[in-house]
Amino acid sequence: MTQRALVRRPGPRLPEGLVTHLDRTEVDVDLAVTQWQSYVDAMAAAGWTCVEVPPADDCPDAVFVEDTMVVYRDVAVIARAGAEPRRAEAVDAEKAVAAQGYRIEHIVEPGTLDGGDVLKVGSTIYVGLGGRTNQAGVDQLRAAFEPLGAKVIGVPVTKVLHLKSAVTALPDGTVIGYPPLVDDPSAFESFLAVPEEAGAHVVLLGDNRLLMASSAPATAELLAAKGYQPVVVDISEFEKLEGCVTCLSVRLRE
Ligand SMILES: NC(=O)NCCC[C@H](N)C(=O)O
Repeated sequence: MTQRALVRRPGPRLPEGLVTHLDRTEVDVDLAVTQWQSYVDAMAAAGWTCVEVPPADDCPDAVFVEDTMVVYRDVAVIARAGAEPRRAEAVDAEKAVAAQGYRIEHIVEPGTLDGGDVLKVGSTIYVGLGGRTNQAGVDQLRAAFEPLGAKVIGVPVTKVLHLKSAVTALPDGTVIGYPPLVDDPSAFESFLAVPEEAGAHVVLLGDNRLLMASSAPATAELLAAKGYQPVVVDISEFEKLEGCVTCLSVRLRE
């Protein structure tokens, strides 16, 4: 099956994106566009067909398209962003994923959920609670996905923006994280500590390839020593807005 991913080009208002745990620093939009293109090129080189959601130039954070939805099997749950200014992003993201053949469900009031809070490890779906996602959001996600065979588990997130700012998972299901930023490593069946904050973020490209940020060189080395192939991209301008490699795409098929 073709591997497809949704991406969304950054717009001119990117420097106004939200910051929660970081101090605001200046974002270079031209450099961000170049970095975004390199990210898309790296995915394409790994065999992914990147489908662009139309840009949302009035939404500074729209490039972080992962937050607009969660896909599992043939269902896309459209998120209701925990940050009110980001809610408009979901409109065209929904159209784009519906056009890819997904059945659509929605997180509705009083639920809030950001896709960045959702980590899928096989049929286990961890959802970070505490920042952008609330209990009603978790319950609604559970109602959408458990009939499809998933197990949805809420886990605490207090030290970073999203669950996937703290942890992601390797192809064998091992959850990786930078311990100072992980609320409860024991929430996961198997946990591996990595030496850098950005080292906690990997996008699985297939065939042991891991898309990673260049800000985590020691972790790339550690994972290479374990037999993985890091594919490294510089996403500095997105990191200034608390973005990481995961948040710049939605992978539709594994
Ligand atoms: N999934 C993600 O890691 N998304 C990053 C979102 C960053 C954006 N500035 C925000 O605060 O919503």
